[in-house]
Amino acid sequence: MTTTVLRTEGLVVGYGGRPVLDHFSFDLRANEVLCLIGHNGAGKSTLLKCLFGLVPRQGGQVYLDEKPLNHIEPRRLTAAGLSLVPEGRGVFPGLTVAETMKMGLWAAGVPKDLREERLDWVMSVLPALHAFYQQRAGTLSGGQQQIASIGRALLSRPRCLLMDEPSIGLAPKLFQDLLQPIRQLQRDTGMSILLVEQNVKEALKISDRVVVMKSGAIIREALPEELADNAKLMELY
Ligand SMILES: Nc1ncnc2c1ncn2[C@@H]1O[C@H](COP(=O)(O)OP(=O)(O)OP(=O)(O)O)[C@@H](O)[C@H]1O
Repeated sequence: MTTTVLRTEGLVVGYGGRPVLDHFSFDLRANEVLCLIGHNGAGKSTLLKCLFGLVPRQGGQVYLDEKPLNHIEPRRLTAAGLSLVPEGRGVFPGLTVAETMKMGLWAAGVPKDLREERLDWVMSVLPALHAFYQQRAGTLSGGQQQIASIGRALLSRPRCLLMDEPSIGLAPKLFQDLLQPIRQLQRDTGMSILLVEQNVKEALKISDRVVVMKSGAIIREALPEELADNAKLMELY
């Protein structure tokens, strides 16, 4: 039986009274990487933001572990095992990575006596962090900033990770270097990942299932291998 971690039913979300997602239903299953692709403006980021409580929903329901979420709020969701890697890296340029992590541990509500161990764990998942740990985020390359952003998101030891376009500004090889440790972690722990990506070719390499969105609706669900052929992908864009 398939276990659903996150599910929406008839979700309505928008801005200024105009819905972007109108009766949107989808599910993220346990132990999968679900890749969400689609045109600019299709509503992918809006979905992620709503799932993490950053944009309010106007209608419909969100279920976590098949239980309806009445109050969708970041702190509560973090405590329940969700974490977000926001679009645009989500690091403060003036803070060092060490300071960012310190703040992240506090924000994730990690008890004081567990913080050192938690940090060691994140560093073991993303050893590349060591090389620029004392540098200010603003002085880092795009790839390093993205590693720091993912590291921060892992501080809560999430069982469900929402990632909004982690590849932006990265060369394909760098993107794979970044995603492979996360895929490994996902396989080792059975974590679920909802990955929003424009870099479809690279994202499909680490995905188990793909959902294609257009104008706020799902127009196709497929396995990555079904979309490996470029022509098939083009038909959807
Ligand atoms: N804060 C906002 N206020 C008003 N409209 C917004 C806001 N954020 C997004 N939108 C609009 O909502 C629609 C969906 O945007 P969204 O960012 O969710 O799409 P997306 O699929 O993630 O696209 P992209 O890949 O370009 O990020 C777009 O028409 C966008 O202009």
